[in-house]
Amino acid sequence: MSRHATPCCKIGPSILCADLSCLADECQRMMQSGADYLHLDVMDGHFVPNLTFGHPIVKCLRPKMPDVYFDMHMMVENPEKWVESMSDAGANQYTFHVEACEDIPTLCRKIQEAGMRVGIALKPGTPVETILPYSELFDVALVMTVEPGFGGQRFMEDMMAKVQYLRTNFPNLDIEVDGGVGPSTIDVCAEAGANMIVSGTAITGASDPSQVIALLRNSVENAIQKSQLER
Ligand SMILES: O=C(CO)[C@H](O)[C@H](O)COP(=O)(O)O
Ligand SMILES: [Fe+2]
Repeated sequence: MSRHATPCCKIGPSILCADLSCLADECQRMMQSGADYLHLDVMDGHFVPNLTFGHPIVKCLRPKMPDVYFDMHMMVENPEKWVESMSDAGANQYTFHVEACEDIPTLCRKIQEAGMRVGIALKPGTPVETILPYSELFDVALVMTVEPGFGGQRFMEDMMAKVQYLRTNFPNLDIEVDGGVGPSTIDVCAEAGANMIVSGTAITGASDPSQVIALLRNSVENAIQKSQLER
């Protein structure tokens, strides 16, 4: 039986470029602006040339927002190392990079057994075929639309071929896009079939984040409705 339910639109701001000195307030601000979940970028300085934070910060955030869905984007080497700590800290989704993992089935099972949803991420240079053998083992496919490591980069439209391929072959899969997604790039993501939308600077840097979130949601919901009429 498939593990995937009919996908719906979910908007997950990335707080990577927010003011991290008031992280909890920024997270609350995103949720109050209409976000569905938070996308938390973990970088280890090895898998990507940048550093952010790890499970101790997630553990501090969790009691301040008990019901918020935390999607951990693990841009780390040895992703299997942090599964238990992230689960204990209160993470809901553990999205690891396929390029960083030697034994994908074992890691997927470990994440699931730890009570989290399984996300599998692809860097721009990684072919979509890499993840196909594991389609029954993950809940979310994350198609990176920039090279991971930094916020505020330019959206790579040629990644939409991966999204289209996944949507065609897995109509009920949660497909997430991340990197350079905002009002000017959302329509191509939505039309390609992405339903989980990560957006960082376009939301956190906006004077009215709720307006940006509403615009992103509108684009995705319209595309989902259109595709359902065509089925
Ligand atoms: O994973 C990431 C970078 O590696 C971030 O989630 C992403 O870049 C979000 O920020 P922006 O929307 O500004 O690109
Ligand atoms: Fe991310």
